[in-house]
Amino acid sequence: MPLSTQSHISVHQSEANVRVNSYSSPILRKNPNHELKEKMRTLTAFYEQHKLNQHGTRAIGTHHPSVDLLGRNQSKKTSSQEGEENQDPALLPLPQNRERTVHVFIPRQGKDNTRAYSCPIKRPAGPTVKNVRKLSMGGLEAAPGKAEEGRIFVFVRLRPMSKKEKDAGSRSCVRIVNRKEVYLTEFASENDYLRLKRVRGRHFCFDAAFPDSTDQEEVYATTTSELVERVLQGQNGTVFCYGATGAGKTYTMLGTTDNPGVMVLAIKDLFAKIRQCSLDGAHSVSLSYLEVYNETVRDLLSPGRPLVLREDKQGTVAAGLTQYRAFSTDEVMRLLQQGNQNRTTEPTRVNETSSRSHAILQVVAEYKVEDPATKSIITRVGKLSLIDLAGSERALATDQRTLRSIEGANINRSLLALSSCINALVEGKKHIPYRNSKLTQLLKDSLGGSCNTVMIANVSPSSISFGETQNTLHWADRAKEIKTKPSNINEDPFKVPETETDQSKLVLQLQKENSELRQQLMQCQQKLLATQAQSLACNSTSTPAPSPILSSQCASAQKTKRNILLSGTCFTTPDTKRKPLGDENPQLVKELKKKVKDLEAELEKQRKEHLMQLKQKDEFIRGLIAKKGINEKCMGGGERRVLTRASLRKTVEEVGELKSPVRSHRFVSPIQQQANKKRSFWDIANGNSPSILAINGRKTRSHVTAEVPSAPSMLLQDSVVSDVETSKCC
Ligand SMILES: Nc1ncnc2c1ncn2[C@@H]1O[C@H](COP(=O)(O)OP(=O)(O)OP(=O)(O)O)[C@@H](O)[C@H]1O
Repeated sequence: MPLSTQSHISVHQSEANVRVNSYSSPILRKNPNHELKEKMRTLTAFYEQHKLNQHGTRAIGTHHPSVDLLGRNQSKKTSSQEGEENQDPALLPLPQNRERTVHVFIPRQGKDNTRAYSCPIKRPAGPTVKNVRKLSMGGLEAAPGKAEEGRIFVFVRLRPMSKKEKDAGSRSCVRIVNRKEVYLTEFASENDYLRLKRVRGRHFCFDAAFPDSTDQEEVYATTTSELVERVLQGQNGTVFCYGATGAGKTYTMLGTTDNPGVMVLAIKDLFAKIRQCSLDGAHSVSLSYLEVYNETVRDLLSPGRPLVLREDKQGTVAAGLTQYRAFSTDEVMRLLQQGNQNRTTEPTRVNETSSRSHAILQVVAEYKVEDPATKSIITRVGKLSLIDLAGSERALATDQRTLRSIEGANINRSLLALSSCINALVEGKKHIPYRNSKLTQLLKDSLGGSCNTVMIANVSPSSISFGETQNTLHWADRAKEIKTKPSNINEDPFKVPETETDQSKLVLQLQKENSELRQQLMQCQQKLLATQAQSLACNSTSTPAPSPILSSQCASAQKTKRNILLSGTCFTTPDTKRKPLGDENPQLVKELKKKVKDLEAELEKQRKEHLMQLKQKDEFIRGLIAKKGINEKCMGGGERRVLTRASLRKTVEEVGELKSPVRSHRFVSPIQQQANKKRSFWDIANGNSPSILAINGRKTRSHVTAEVPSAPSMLLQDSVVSDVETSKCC
């Protein structure tokens, strides 16, 4: 029911009129301020008259209350008397247990057509609550039992003027008429002669507005009792207080021991009602209490580390938040008290006990009930969120000290994020910037989800706080236009069949479902194992070969990891977070690098030795060829012979046998020695190469090197190349 009830009043005086009146009375001539005030009163009365003529069908409210505030009705009336005088017929006592619908005609700005809004009014059940009007949460035109698009219900509560404000000479700038309409007047400073001619005011209309005399029970009964009933029907509900610092949010939500607030009254009511509703008293009430302080979420019932917000099917949840099961109202009260002690409050210049955080109390009610239509047992689950927001404030209004200003900045940031979300929701934007702050993340469900939401805007009457009050009323007015999704009923429609055959069928079906789910779970676990094994393998290949000392450590670590993986309970094991080995042991890395270098040097040495060996072989072959004229023999045969190692060996053997004293004890060919002995790398490295072995114990390296010809190597010859290649391959 978005009502465009906002009107802007700005009256400019007629200069001619002022002149005529200002000099008519000698008293006025003495006091120019008084004279101006008189003029303003006349003009305001004129304006009101004009407005009445324009709208014609105005049913309620006969004049702009700012006129009264300026002193036209000087009679000293208490606010309660005012309330009664301006009382809406809807608020008149009703006969017990009767419901009445009152049609209220509210003119729409700039439009001739008037529209009747029917508002069902119930007489409150409780004896303590008097003169209370209840609103239907499902939208005023919602048909019973039919889920319809809802909206946020917005209420305004005015607190009494504090002694401090009175002492400071502040005047009341807010006036509530008919428990619905709020008139806000801006007073120009008496010394501000330029603006003295102007009277400015704004008019708002809300679902209900509470004057400063309203007691806690009435506020609860009007704003939240219906919501508790909705929660017991299996829906979700949220109540949040919004307003400037010191406007009375905490008083409304928590209250005092003598005057308990909405939180306490709602829990009492919930316990009383759930006992009546639940089948055989089978119910459970659990609660959690958290605060958002400086953009961190903290558990108020078991303080510790900051909590992380996660999105799941149920909406945004704080992971690890303690849920306490409460069995009685007293227990809840105790928990609430405990939570409040942990809540961050600090004195500021405006409020002695200013809440520096947003506090969220969530109560989940679950109970079993028999469905009257089907006679089956159903479980209903409803969630009620009660939120006391931190106050919006000006930096100067609080403190300039660092911590306070940081807190203030964070509070303002989250409230700004809240207003951005309200704006986006009202404008029907696709993207709602919930993620801009923790508060809006937590309120996501309440603002844009399927939830029954109530906003209580708290305002101060003081003219000193005019800016803050105007701001609060502006956002409250905007919030009225937010459309919420139809509320889901969180009902477990599980029905137990009556006949035995049906029951066994159901058991079979459930067993099948169960095994399918188990299979799915196994597959998921296998996939997870495979991925983790892959990542493990990658890690192990990227790390250098472990030292024997470390290998045992790694083995044990891997074993642990495997155990964790097999258990399938942990996705991020401590091992996955472990640093690479190098980070842990830089000494080991150094050692390993040195080893690698040494090995590379060794390899290079070996390569050189092999090259030398090849050269020696070349030399030897060359010598043989020269001596025995193998070349002529090969070429002279008319066919190109391919020399193989075997053929060469044979030739060498033949040569040795025939011509050279190879077999004699005087001289042993180094090549034969080499052939007989399988040389190791170390033989070469230590200078045990046959090529450098001295005959009769003398070193002949100089001899060998001196004999190395400068001519192209024999390996370049076709016949020898293949041989060498074969030997290389070998
Ligand atoms: N309706 C009321 N009747 C009587 N006293 C009230 C009422 N509302 C507020 N107060 C008093 O006004 C003072 C400030 O109220 P409260 O602490 O609730 O403000 P607040 O909006 O929660 O401020 P903050 O945002 O700084 O926490 C308190 O001393 C409180 O007792």
